[in-house]
Amino acid sequence: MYVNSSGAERGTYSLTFLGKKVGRHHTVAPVGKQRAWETTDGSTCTEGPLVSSRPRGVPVAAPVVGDLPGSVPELKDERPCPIIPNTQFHQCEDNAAGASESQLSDSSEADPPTEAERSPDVRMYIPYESAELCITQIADDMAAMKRRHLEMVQELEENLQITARENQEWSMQKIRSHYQNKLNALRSILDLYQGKVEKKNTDWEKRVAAHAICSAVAETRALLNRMIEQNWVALVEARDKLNHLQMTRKDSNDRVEETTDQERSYEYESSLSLLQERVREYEVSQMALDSIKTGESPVTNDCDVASELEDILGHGTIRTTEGVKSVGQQLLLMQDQLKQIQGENKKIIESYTSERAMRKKFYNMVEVMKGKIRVFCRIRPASGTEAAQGGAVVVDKIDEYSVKVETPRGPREFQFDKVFCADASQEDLFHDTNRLIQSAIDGYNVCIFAYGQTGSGKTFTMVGDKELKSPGIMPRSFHAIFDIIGENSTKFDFKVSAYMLELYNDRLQDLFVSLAGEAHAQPQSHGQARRVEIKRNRKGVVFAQGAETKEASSAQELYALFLQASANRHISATKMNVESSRSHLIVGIMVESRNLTNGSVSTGKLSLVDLAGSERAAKTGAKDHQLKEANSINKSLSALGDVISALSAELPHVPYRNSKLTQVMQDSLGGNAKTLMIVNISPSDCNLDETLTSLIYATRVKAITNNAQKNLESKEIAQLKEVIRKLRSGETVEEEDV
Ligand SMILES: Nc1ncnc2c1ncn2[C@@H]1O[C@H](COP(=O)(O)OP(=O)(O)OP(=O)(O)O)[C@@H](O)[C@H]1O
Repeated sequence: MYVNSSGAERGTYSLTFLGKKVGRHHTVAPVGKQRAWETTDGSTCTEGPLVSSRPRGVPVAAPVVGDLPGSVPELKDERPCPIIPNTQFHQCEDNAAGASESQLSDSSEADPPTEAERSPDVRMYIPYESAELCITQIADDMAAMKRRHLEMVQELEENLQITARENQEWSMQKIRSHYQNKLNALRSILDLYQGKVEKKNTDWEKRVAAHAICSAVAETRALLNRMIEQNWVALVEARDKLNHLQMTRKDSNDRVEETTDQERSYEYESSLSLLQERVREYEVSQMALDSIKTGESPVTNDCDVASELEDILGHGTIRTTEGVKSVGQQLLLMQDQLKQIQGENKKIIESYTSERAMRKKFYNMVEVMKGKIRVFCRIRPASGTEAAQGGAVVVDKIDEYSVKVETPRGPREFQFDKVFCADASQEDLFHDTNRLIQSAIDGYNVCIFAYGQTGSGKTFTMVGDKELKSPGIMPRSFHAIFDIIGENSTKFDFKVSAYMLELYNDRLQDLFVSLAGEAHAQPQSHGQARRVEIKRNRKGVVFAQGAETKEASSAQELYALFLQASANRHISATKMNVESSRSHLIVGIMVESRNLTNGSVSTGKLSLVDLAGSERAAKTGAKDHQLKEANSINKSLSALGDVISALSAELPHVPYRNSKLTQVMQDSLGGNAKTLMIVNISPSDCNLDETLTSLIYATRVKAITNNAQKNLESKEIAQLKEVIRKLRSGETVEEEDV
């Protein structure tokens, strides 16, 4: 062994390996003399003379320190000992070996070091056997250290688990109390709103009563008009009769009847006065009614008429025109009030509707805080075929949160976190989805999936149209991820990777594995390239074992990977959809972010799932292998339905294992993910049954509670995990790693 003696010519040195002291070295220093050093087992080794002093004829390994404790190994040959890497001498600070050192230093003092010995590149020889002994010793020590290391790692791993559990419980408690507080705050807001709405309702009732009065006024007005009309008709009739009677009398006078019938004359006079009286009555009534209607004072010179009018209209109405005016004015006032009340009613209805929407919004917020799955409903426009068939539109959006379906048994209303009607754009939909992308980057497990019958618009929602004019949630998410990453690049270090799978005929297929040449092969031939299995990690997060994961450093790269994978997807034309998905598409995007300030690492996963649609063979016209595909799709969706039913009914057993689809979705339904379901429906009556089924399932999904947790590790935990990973894979672990 040769070592560099620069800077340490004399004194005691310790021999260290990986920071552990394995021996102690006593410098003898002078040229031609030997140096001695102790190994950890107490034996002493001697060194040969300096290389540079060899020409001076000093024997290479003649032991001169025979009185040192332990046996001094003899030098058998003069070969230089092998180099021990990482072995250094350090000046020892303790003086425990003072005695032997002073013995040796005597001779050194007598014989000062030569120039060559002082030179920094002087090399020293250690006898081969001593070195061999040391190496064995070091090797043993290393083995012991490695054992200890492994024990430590195991201990650390256990501690890590305990700490993680404690951390989890602690943070769970914290999160729970945080959310409890938020929940309480929201509840009080809700109560406040409830109070407001009740107050408004009371007001509303009062207004309705006022409205009833006004309606009565309106009715009275109509009645008055009718009365005027009837009175006028009666007046005209009475006048006609009077005229007729007077004419008849005139005629008989003209004929100069010889005999005057006293009786007839009397009869005539009484009829005449009766008719005249009636006409007068009608005329007075007409004046009274007109004055009520117009609010104008009736003008008459006839005292009798005036007194009659007074009787009808009230005392003083004739003499003080104010009185009559007041009747008309009151009427006009009431009309104004009616208008005002009608305006207020409109406003109240508007504010009631907006408060109702607000209440639903808060309710949804509380539900999301409780961990309930969010559900959006999207109504697609009527398709060309549906329009050609002349089918009626039976689905309508009532407000932002409600959808109404006309069924033969009457209308049915469904409530969701948001309802998008046919004219809602892809941007509108994504706008409400964006927050979930941020959550995935923050370290949450997020799942967005589209559900609905075949041809209802799931692929349009998730992927977009073929011409890329209206990109869907997937391409928009890719951009959103990298936009958020770009905004935070000074604070975090990000790594994005993705896997893309399809579940075809209950077989998981890695879409990154090219199926070129197999595109038209029979279904059985698919999936042979690589076996992909669904597993769950300790936190319950689902991952695809065996699936290829590719890294992407930009949205464009991620989209290119997506296009590459999509080319391998199973799609074919059916009667219901020219490009019907024959498989469930599962895109998993993992985002690892390392906080540059505190070193903590979070790992989020965004799962984007475009399910195949349920279909009826009679409607889609599926035959042969398409029929097999349809059966497989329906079977997996039925298993999904069973899981949804079990979870919403809070049954103790949830049949996740019944299908690969439910295994893939396990963490998204009743698991630890933040989940958003988009239920796609057709507006047409020809799909009424399927629409109702989809909406009923979606309502059940709304009742499922998830327990979303952030996948965050402190710097220390992340480092220890890295050490464990290195040790497991046989990589060397540096001292500073631990
Ligand atoms: N909101 C929408 N606006 C315009 N067109 C739409 C909308 N939703 C769906 N479509 C159109 O309707 C047709 C069927 O949609 P899509 O392929 O997305 O249905 P799907 O539910 O994925 O069907 P499948 O389950 O058979 O794959 C497509 O031509 C699509 O472009």
